[in-house]
Amino acid sequence: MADATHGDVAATSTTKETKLGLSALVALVIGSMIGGGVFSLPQNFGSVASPGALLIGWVITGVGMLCLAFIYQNLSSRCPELEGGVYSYARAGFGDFIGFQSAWGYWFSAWLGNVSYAVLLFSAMSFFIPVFGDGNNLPSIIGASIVLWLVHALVLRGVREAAYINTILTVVKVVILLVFIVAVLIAFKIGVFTADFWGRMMLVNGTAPELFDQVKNTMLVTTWVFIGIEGATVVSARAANRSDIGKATVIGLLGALAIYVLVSVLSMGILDQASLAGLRNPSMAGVLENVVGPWGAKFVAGGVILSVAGALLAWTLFAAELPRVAAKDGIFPKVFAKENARHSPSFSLWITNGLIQLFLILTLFYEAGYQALFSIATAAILPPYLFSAAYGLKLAWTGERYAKGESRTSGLILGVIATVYGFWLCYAAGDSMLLSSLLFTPGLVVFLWQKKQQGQQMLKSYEWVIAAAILLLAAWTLKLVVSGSIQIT
Ligand SMILES: NC(=[NH2+])NCCC[C@H](N)C(=O)O
Repeated sequence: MADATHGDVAATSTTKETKLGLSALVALVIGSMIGGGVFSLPQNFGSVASPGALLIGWVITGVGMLCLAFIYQNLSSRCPELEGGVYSYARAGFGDFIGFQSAWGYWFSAWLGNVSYAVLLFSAMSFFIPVFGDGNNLPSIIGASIVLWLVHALVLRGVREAAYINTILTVVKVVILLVFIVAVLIAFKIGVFTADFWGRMMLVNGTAPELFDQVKNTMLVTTWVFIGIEGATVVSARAANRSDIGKATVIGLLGALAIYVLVSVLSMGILDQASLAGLRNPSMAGVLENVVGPWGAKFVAGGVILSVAGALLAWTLFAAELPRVAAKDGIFPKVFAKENARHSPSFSLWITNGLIQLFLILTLFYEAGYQALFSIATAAILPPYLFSAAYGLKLAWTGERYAKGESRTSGLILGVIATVYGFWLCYAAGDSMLLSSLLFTPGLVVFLWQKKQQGQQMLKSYEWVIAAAILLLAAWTLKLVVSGSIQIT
């Protein structure tokens, strides 16, 4: 017993030194934001949007995400005690049930995203070892499971080493992306880019898709690549300087936006939309191969392997950290707060990675691809984004947490734009949003169980309405899945 206490004290003093400075936080934001998504942008956009629609999609995303980033910056300085970030804002604004479901959705998104990472990782590996195919066959799933438990072991050893490795990988991936951008910039052909600028010649089931639908269909992809924008607030407890959290978010966002726009827009001046749509992912490989020859594909695939490995590590940390903080706040079951001697949230980590393992096996079974997986992971995070934006709006509206006489105009404008953007994303996510309602249903059960344990009122009246809406939506979605109107692969 005495020994255990001693070990604890020693571990605490090491964690104290892990407080992160500005550049480490920027690396953390970029590192968690730029993961695997960017490497598949050419195909993902080519299959749904023309160059014109893509540019409009990026403008909407740029404005929306910037507002969201400012909201997070604002919330983190106005509500320094809300250490859980995303979900604690939703909870502070709209009560325990919405707070819990936000934590639940965020957690689901984090680990489901890791399942999609595993598929992408092995799809990239197949550029070197063809047996891995599209990353969701048997050899890939076996490989992915091994990687999963290696990362698990690494994180159990202590969070600090993990964050440090990720910083190095962040530098490496940014360099690889810059090389790509320079190469496609030199080879860019304006004629290819403008040939079918609005997608009038592109036919889906015999008709050219409306511009509105093209733009709408870029939204899941543009959102997926920006997930992680809230990263600095999730790890807010680790910042040496509270004011750095906001700065890191904004710097990271603008840098990532520039990279995403350049990668996706320039690719449309290399190959036409139909050819881009036909590339296999990670499709940046096919684009670079077209410019510099076969080594280009291997170069990109190598980049994907490093980048996704780093992001997998970062998201394993986030995925385990969130339930731990939520449990400390009394919103997730208490066991999630358990830590090992090295202050890793060990129970949370075991459960999370266990679920990833389970879904890897399901992936094999359903032959679910990278895109299907990341689409659901993206939809699951939309409610937490929406409710934290709405909390920013609520504070500016009521003046709560604002100093006397302080102007609320900018807070109101940011809040309105980010909230409208949040609703728009939920709408644009379409089928994937419906599928994610299936994930919120087990959340309801856990929440009720937890409230019962704590001997508290289960649901307030307005929460009953939301719970009923979730159940109805889930039932309707199930019906659509069974009738074949929604396909998971
Ligand atoms: N494992 C996750 N939940 N990842 C979510 C982040 C996705 C990241 N923005 C990317 O482009 O790859």
